Amino acid sequence: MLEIKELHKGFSGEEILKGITATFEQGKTNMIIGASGSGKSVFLKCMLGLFTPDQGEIIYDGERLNEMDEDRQKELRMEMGMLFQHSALFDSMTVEENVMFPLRMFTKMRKKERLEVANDILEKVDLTGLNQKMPSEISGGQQKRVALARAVVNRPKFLFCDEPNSGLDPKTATIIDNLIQKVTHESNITTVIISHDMNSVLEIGETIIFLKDGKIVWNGNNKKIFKTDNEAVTDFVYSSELFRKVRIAQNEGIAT
Ligand SMILES: Nc1ncnc2c1ncn2[C@@H]1O[C@H](COP(=O)(O)OP(=O)(O)OP(=O)(O)O)[C@@H](O)[C@H]1O
Repeated sequence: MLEIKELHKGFSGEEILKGITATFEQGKTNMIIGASGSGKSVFLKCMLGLFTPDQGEIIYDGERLNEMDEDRQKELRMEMGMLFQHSALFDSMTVEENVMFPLRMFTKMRKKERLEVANDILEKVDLTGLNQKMPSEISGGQQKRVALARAVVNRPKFLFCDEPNSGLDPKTATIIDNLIQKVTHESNITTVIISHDMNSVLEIGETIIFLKDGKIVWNGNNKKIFKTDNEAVTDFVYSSELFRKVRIAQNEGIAT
């Protein structure tokens, strides 16, 4: 579990995060949504320890980030997996080498064991048989799956995903969402996902916080989001054609 208490962060006198309090639950896909510029990335960077908050607490499984010494922070980094907008694979490494990379860096596993673990995870993300391909030889969706496999190969306790679906077609995006959810449930990971993608919100928004101007103006989940009359949320959500249609269907009693 990851808890955030009264988090503030600003730059050059301008306050960007204005007192955020939130809980990201273990074994769930927890989403952060909000318009461009609302502070999602700054929030994520604070959680990752890339920005030092001006005030407030970030608590990983009961341990305060700001009270951890350097060694503990390094250990914590090994307990984190990350999946970014661009898959950020190593172009000169095969799929298999990409996935094994964190094991080579952070564990003492022998090659045979690394291979077994990598093959196991490649199977989970449906990439069996692509081990020897180079990133340039596979599709964008497959690259994203390799990146996800690499992000979770170390069995992280926490998984951070920043716009994991950007650049993917809706069908491939749904496959990635479902895989993120599957590994989150199976390995009981605390997963935090920043997303603009309303389909993702609908698919895997098990908990959702909505940020506006650096504050949480709504929290709930993918069921409750259709029922809120919070104007900031409805403006954002119903800018999506799909969600407008779902709302109309709900009003007409076709969908629940
Ligand atoms: N390093 C920085 N120095 C100064 N200002 C920053 C810095 N990083 C972000 N900001 C400002 O913080 C505000 C929030 O930015 P942030 O990137 O968190 O928004 P976002 O919600 O992630 O937007 P998007 O969805 O477009 O990525 C913006 O006004 C931005 O200019």
